[in-house]
Amino acid sequence: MQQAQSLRIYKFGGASVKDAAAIRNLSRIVRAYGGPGPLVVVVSAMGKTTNALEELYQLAHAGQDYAAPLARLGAFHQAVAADLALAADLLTDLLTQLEDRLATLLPADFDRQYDQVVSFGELLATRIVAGALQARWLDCRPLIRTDHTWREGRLDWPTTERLLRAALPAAVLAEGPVVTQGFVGGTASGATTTLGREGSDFTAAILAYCLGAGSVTIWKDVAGLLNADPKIFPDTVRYPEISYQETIEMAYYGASVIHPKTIKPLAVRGIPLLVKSFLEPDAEGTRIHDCRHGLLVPAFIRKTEQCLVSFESKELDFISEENLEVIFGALAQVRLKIRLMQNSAISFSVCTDFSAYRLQRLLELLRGQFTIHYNTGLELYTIKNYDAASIRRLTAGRELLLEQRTRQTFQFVCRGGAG
Ligand SMILES: Nc1ncnc2c1ncn2[C@@H]1O[C@H](COP(=O)(O)OP(=O)(O)O)[C@@H](O)[C@H]1O
Ligand SMILES: N[C@@H](CC(=O)OP(=O)(O)O)C(=O)O
Repeated sequence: MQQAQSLRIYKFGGASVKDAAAIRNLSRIVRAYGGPGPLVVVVSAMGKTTNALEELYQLAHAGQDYAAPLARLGAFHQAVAADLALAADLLTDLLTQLEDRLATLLPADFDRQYDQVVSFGELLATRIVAGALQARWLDCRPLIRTDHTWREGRLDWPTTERLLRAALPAAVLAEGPVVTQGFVGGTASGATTTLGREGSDFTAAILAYCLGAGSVTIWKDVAGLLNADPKIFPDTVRYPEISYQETIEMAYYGASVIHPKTIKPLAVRGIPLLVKSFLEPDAEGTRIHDCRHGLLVPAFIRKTEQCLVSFESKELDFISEENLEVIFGALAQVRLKIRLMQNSAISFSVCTDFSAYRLQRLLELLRGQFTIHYNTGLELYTIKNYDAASIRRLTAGRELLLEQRTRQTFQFVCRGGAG
């Protein structure tokens, strides 16, 4: 029990393992801060490897030539391994498996095969990081048990907890750091699943929850959780500490620094989440935990690639509960996530993440019953803990297509690229 209390989970995302220098920096951080006590290191794919694998997969699935990007991906990982003086054959089996997967794709089952291919980013990265740390490499696919919801596997928590505890008892954790993959899991029949893009933070939370960790630290390229994305908004402010509740809401509205599913398992077991900078590891960062604080400075969140879809009953009937049931059912069926919704007498509008494929399927399902209009290329802005000045600042010069406010949150949809 004492052992479990002191377990730390460290999560390193793509930016912190983007090349050999970044992995050397990771090793320094693990040596300087990762002990004493047991440590599990969760690692994402290197840099933008997941995007590269998605592109590679699309080419292969469409029957197009993918030899050059596959060779580039293999050469990049081999070069990093060589730079770190790791064994020449460290990645051979994984690269051969990836090649075989791509060569044997079937025309059907796009999402299932996506998971089998795209998961190689994390497998390759963890082999390299485990080599650099001289740590134990753990394949988490037989342990993080999900259902068959490809690309967004839903967790079987009791089984995952049982499997993880059996695979990583205190005696094994006491032998030294364990390195494992973020973002991936597996079904009972042994197929690989993924947990949704940017899902490695969630993996860190799963491990912490199941193994009873004392803390999770996610190492990022920012000073901590800020009131906005510094790549988009100037003059950001760091929150030294913030509650689980506030963080869950920020992540839900689209603050991409933390995957939205990360917080709940940690909150349930009271495990603090530390957001720290791998560029300034000594700096304080942000502590997300069960705390009370006064009103926070307004947080600004932007979600791009949004789509506004409006449904009108063909007979100019009022939008009824029966109509809404049909619309919600279809949205769930095509897996379009609702970000904002509004209804008027004869029309109902939703703002969702844009996907040409999913939108097309929605239109096919509903256009018999509704007249449907949609706008793409939109942005959804959210201000949490807003005041008049923050609303003025964000809305100035923008044409708002839809707006909504509650006591704490102001949201609007506008055309993209307005600056
Ligand atoms: N509120 C916020 N606070 C800090 N960073 C944010 C925030 N919202 C968005 N970001 C962005 O999140 C990035 C870090 O997250 P991400 O790129 O997913 O990291 P990783 O790939 O290492 O997990 C930052 O570089 C920053 O641009
Ligand atoms: N590699 C996956 C999972 C992930 O979480 O990555 P990162 O930690 O770099 O956001 C992705 O890009 O979606």
